[in-house]
Amino acid sequence: MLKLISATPSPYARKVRITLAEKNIPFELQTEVPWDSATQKPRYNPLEKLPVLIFPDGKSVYESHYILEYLEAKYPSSDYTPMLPDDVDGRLFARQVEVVADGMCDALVLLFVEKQREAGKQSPEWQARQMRKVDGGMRAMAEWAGTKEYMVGDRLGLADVATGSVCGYIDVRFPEYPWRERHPDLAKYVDGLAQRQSFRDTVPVGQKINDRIV
Ligand SMILES: N[C@@H](CCC(=O)N[C@@H](CS(=O)(=O)O)C(=O)NCC(=O)O)C(=O)O
Repeated sequence: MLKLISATPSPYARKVRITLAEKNIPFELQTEVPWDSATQKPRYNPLEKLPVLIFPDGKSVYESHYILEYLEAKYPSSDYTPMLPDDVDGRLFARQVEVVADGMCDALVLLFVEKQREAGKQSPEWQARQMRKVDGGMRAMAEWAGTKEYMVGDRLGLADVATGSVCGYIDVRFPEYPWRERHPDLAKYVDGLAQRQSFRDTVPVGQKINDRIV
């Protein structure tokens, strides 16, 4: 059986968990704290990051966007729910949305790590730079979502999974960030996605980090 190395707050891992669920692909969830030395990630990913999808023969794929591309390619839409539309422009747009969502996650992770530093070693300029990326990404996603139920076409797809995952991450790691007030239609769109079983089963929660990470 497939095994997924994941972490409870991880928006990247959540994309994969939602996609595997939507495709009805069974897998074993291996939950870790990515920052702790006990992690198994380095055995399967030279970049030492999760998520990592591990096959029964021990081979692995990593980087969430690549894992999703791999799943889309290896589990054909004839037998598994596709997460991308048929048309090239729709596919490219969905991937652009994922690029923005992942970039927001990258900025949010950098902000999270920065806030682990002693107060005297934190950089307000660096935090402001990351926050601008989150603000800009939110504006873009709000514009793309508009008042639609799904980002692309008339069914759930990659763009929705990526958008829902980054917004869910903000709610658990940065609850004070006012994205719902700033973008009420986006909040309605995300709350609509959150009703799906695959989203309900993967709601992010915090984690206890034992090791010092910076
Ligand atoms: N680009 C990667 C980013 C993955 C990532 O940063 N994962 C974090 C965990 S989490 O923030 O998603 O919970 C990690 O493993 N960090 C450990 C490290 O960076 O060494 C992806 O899309 O999979």
